[in-house]
Amino acid sequence: MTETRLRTWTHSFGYGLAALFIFSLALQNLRYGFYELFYLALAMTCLLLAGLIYTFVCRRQQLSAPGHLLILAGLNAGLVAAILVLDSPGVTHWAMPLLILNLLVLPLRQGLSLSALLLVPVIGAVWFGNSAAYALMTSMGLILTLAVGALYIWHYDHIAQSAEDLAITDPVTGAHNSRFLDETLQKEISRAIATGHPLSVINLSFDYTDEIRDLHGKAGLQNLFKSVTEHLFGVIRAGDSLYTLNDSEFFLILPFTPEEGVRVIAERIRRSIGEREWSGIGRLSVSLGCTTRGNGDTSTVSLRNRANQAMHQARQRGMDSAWFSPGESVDI
Ligand SMILES: Nc1nc2c(ncn2[C@@H]2O[C@H](COP(=O)(O)OP(=O)(O)OP(=O)(O)O)[C@@H](O)[C@H]2O)c(=O)[nH]1
Repeated sequence: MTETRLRTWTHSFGYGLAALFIFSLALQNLRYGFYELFYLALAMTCLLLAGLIYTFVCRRQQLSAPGHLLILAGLNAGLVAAILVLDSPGVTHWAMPLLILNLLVLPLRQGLSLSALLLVPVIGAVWFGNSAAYALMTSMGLILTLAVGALYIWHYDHIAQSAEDLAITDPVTGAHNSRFLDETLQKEISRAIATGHPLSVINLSFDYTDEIRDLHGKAGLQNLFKSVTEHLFGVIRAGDSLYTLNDSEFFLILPFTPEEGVRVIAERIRRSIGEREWSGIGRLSVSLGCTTRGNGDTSTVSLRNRANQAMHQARQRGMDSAWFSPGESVDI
């Protein structure tokens, strides 16, 4: 299930459950003749149902739907106004489902801020005109509800972030994996089309990979791969990104880099790798295939294929070299 769908379900569930709870309070108050509280609960139920409908209407932009903040701010403000005006101590308990809903629906900081704004007047009202024991118990209950809810949401956000990092990062090297490459490359192509800036890519491969694996084993090759990744992170500039394709191949995306630039950086990478003594391995040479986006290149496939073919060209021409293949240009 995607993050957007998961949020659509949890938001709907939260709004729906809170609407049921507040509506049952409305019916109870109607039964006992507390008409002001009945109307308050009815208005809150309507706002909660509006939240439910809004969730479904914005189900494709759930992560950035701004209307939730307005709806929840309205609910919180309504409750605070009622607590201040109605002088009914039982209303303070209605804050509990709102605290949970704020945290469930809004981003953590927004949810916490709104909940704090709700808690201050609610706790103030509880201490005003009630016994200290009752006020203490209610205040602690509300604070505990907020703290546990916030802790749980923080924990969830943390796990979700770690899972996302794991999904796009190569566990051996810490570089991005190929799954993330197409996504980023497509974004960079769109950006280059929109801004007119040059975009270049490099496909880098170790020479003599089979011999290295035979001599030093899979572990030796993995260690070398990890060291080369660290080395590459030190050579490329901020804004460039590095991806691992398999245990001996890398892909680099170089935004704002023209043909002359990619030739310079490819040569710099080739030389810096070739000149170094690699621990446990000795000398290493690499072949690099480079290309720059032409105005006919609108998809990731053409750029990736061309860089790969250029890398094979470099290999065929004796390895330890870089080969540049020009981009596809069409008359506009
Ligand atoms: N994307 C990218 N391009 C590079 C990098 N290093 C050099 N280049 C390209 O090569 C060109 C010449 O680079 P240099 O020889 O370092 O000259 P420079 O004048 O110091 O380059 P700047 O970094 O632009 O100041 C740059 O303008 C870039 O287009 C790099 O790490 N990443």
